Amino acid sequence: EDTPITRFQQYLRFNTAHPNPNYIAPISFLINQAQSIGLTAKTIEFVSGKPVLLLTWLGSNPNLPSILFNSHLDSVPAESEKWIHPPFSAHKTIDGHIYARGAQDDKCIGVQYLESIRNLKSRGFVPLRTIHISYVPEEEIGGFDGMMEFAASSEFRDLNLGFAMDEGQANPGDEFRVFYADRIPWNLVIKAEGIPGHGAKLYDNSAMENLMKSVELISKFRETQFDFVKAGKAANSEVISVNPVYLKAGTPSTTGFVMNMQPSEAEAGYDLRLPPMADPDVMKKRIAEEWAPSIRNMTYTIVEKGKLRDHLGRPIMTPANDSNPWWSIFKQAVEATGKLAKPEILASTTDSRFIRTLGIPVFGFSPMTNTPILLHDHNEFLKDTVFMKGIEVYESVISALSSFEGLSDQVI
Ligand code: MET
Ligand SMILES: [Zn+2]
Ligand SMILES: [Zn+2]
Repeated sequence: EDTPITRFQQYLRFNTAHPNPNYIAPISFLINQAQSIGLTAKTIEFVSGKPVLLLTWLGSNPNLPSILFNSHLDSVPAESEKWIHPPFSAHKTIDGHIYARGAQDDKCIGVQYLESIRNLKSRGFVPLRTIHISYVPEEEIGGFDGMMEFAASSEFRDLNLGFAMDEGQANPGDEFRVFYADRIPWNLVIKAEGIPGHGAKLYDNSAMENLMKSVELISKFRETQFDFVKAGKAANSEVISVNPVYLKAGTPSTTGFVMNMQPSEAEAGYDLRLPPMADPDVMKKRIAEEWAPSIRNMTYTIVEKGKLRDHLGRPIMTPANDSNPWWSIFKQAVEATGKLAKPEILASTTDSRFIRTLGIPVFGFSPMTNTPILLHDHNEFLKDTVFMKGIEVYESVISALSSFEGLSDQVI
């Protein structure tokens, strides 16, 4: 059997999970698919072993700025034994749930782009603008060897993009969600040093005590942010999130840890996400003065995994209103097939930040309604009917965007 669903399952069966994603096999699968529908394919290795695949459907007026549909090849790891079906089996249940790591994030859109083009071509549709589809590596570990390199390349500049689309997120409700900005991740590591001592001794200024004070302060801050969300004053993606992701301390022994020593060093790692309008300097001041103050023998490092502001100091976001003609076209195209939710900031982070930074408008969109949000979770799945509906949505979106003639007084 060779159907859109079986092709989706085939793509899901490649083990593209970090830390050793297989990029070769899915790329050769995608190239085969592309050739079967008459798209040209080009593989570019900006970083050795980390290929970018670019597919192209030439428009009837290739001088107009083109449009790009992006997705990433890689996936986050999966704890196999905690899944009800193996994460790279793409098992389909009787009621149509297809289980796989990547089913929602984001192999669905990677295949839907192709299936919708297959259908448009079979109906004789001819795009006015050139359409590109990119498949990039390394998104889940920051995109630095993937989209960041691609976006900085002459190959990317030569695409002459007017507009791009990238992944979004599922909705348990019945509206399609669309995202006009991403939150930006900071990796924060705080370290405490202190006086070591006997496990039985009560004293001030141990590393653990110094670290725990900070952990409590950070939890309080997290709570105040979360309270805004719980009170309905802000969306999850509009506040600053800070979540502990690791703790490291103790004196190792052959059986685990030495229990009667208080260690001289302790550290904690946090995933922080800042919405584009957040003030980075205020955050840095809080970290330096409250969360990792030198007066409590603490140090810290912040790794910023993206920019909050453009070169003019404005928060990086794509206008999702009538001032942006791409918005109007996108909105109408989606609404021809279903309901569109109010545009949102994405709580997580995608490669679209590298494209927005160049001043190119990007919307995040993964057409999944009535679907629980399972990205990075166990038992990630997508229902066959939802997947098929997504193809129909992209037919509408791709045909509308690629037919946009532009405004007479502007080159868009
Ligand atoms: C750290 S860059 C983004 C990686 C991934 N998409 C996330 O949101 O966590
Ligand atoms: Zn993703
Ligand atoms: Zn992800």
